[in-house]
Amino acid sequence: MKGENMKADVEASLPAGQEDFAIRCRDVCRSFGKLKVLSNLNLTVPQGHIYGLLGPSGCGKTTLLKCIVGTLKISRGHITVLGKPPAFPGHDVPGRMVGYMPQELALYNEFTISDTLTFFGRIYGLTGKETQVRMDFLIDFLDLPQKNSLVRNLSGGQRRRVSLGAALLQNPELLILDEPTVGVDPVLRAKIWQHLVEIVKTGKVSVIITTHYIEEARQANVVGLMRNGCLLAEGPPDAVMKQHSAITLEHAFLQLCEMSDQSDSNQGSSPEGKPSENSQSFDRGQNETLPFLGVRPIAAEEVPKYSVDWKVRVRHLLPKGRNIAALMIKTLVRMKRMPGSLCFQFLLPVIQISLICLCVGGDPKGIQVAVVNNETSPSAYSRSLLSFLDNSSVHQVPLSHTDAFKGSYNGEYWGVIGFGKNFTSYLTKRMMQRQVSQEIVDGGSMHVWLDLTSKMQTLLMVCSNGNKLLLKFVARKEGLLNRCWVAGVSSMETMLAHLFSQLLVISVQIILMLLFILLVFKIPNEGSLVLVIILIVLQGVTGISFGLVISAGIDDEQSANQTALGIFYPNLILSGIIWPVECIPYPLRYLSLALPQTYASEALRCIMYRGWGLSQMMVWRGFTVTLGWNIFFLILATVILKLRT
Ligand SMILES: Nc1ncnc2c1ncn2[C@@H]1O[C@H](COP(=O)(O)OP(=O)(O)OP(=O)(O)O)[C@@H](O)[C@H]1O
Repeated sequence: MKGENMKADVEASLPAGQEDFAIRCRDVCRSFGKLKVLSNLNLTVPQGHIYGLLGPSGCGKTTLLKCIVGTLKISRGHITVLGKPPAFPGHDVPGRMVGYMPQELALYNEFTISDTLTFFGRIYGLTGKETQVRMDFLIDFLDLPQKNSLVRNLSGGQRRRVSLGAALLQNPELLILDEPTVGVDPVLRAKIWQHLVEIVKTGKVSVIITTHYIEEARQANVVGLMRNGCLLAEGPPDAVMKQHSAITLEHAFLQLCEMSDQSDSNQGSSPEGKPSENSQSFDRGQNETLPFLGVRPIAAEEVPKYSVDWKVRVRHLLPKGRNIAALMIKTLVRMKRMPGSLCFQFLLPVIQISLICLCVGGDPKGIQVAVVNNETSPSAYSRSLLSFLDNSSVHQVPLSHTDAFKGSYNGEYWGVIGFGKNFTSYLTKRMMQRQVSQEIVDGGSMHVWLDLTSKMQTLLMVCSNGNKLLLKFVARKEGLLNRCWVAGVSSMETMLAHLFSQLLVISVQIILMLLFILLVFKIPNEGSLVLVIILIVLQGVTGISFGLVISAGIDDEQSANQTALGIFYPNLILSGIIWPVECIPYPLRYLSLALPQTYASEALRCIMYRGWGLSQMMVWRGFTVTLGWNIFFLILATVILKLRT
């Protein structure tokens, strides 16, 4: 009911005449840096038609399709898709009105065919039964293997057909297919075209399709011939061929390219901001017996103005529970399909914490120390003192003064302990007399020389436990992200779904980690366990949201990993987890205090060792700073994702 209202809102504001066109592009420009990929492109896909978009590799077809579905923003011009600009509030493009098959596969390899179609069915809001009916039809129609076959085990052609199936699933009003017939055998290719011809017959479905097989586009109602980011011609295939007295579309296209080259060399390239003069276009509403008309720039007043109700705008901004649930189920299914990786993910913090508890912070064992004892008497005090040293920690090696220092210098001994030959009598004098000479003080002292080249480090173990959950990030799989976006998933929903599913994972990690810390290694906790858990979960969220920022900003997985690691280690050192913040030089100390984990580590120490609660400033400050960082990272990741789509 709500959906119908929303649709009514959109339809009510459709400008007159717009419903005749499924897609209308006017003076569309798009550049990547200095590379101008689309330049003043005009294209019209009539409602209920198949539009074959043809052109050489690199001419900008995929870029144009991405602009049409709204995953790429245009630099200039105007696009209308099913009556509204793409991504207009309340419009179902992107959404269930459009079925998009991108050029890259954009499928989850760990999914079965059934999982894939069910996932998209959930996003499109289909019921389980509707999805099942469509799935059975598509598996039969596209000649797919059994529905429980894993995508990663399918052949290239089969995967493309699954991808096509996902685009056809919800019977969309507009199909945008980027080379759907690559790697498909001629029989199936003919079947796909036959299906497209059938679905447009109702007049309610429109299709735009790119293909490298120019001749197959003769089955389209309209073809557009594209080159260097411009449309050279647009019209019914027969008319295009007739116009150029060509027997094939390919010949017609070749002639158009030659004409375009000649015109370019005669006139130079078209001035920026003006359409190419040799571009020809078919425009319904004009005389259809004359398919080729010079494209005239659309007058400013003809660009429709769109308005939207504030309620529709708010509904458009609010994340949909259905999409978040679909994405979370997707993540859980993928985890289930990778049990080894899931176990490793659960156990990694436990392994790390166990290693820290076992290897760091304990008493040293088996340290070789040279002992130079110049007293020989068995009853000497020096002997009694040495007998008190823990032999499992310090292994005493009796040596002469020269050998002891030589060994220490060579790195054989951690230090030298020395007693003078009158140690016992001088020590007795120091105890009996009120005032003694410096010589007696020196002679009655135990001398220790340490090799300070290997300092022992004391880890603030408990604090580091909470920070093992740092980086959980998703690699930004461009194609999949775009595909989900075209299906109607917003950046915010992607964020929230990732956050929630990762929270499930870190909950298991935290439970395992706390069991180990408290029960196996018996680290004391004087404070509230609930506060400890909340703080560790919040720290986990910091890691996840920071990971989201990285994955939103960096496309390739390796660079994202390197950046995350590059930031992780300086953060570990500067946050007072390994060594107290008080030892950090001043300028760096300010940086340390600004990091998300410094105050949180301190708060965790105060709760666990001092038993403090939220009334203490050092505790609530840790919580507040962590929450602040979480909100900041989540907003930043959403903004980056929004800007990049
Ligand atoms: N994200 C990007 N950043 C920079 N350049 C890009 C980007 N995407 C596309 N291009 C460039 O834009 C041009 C057009 O690319 P596009 O993928 O649209 O071509 P195409 O006509 O679809 O080619 P093909 O038929 O081979 O798929 C190419 O020169 C390509 O290098």
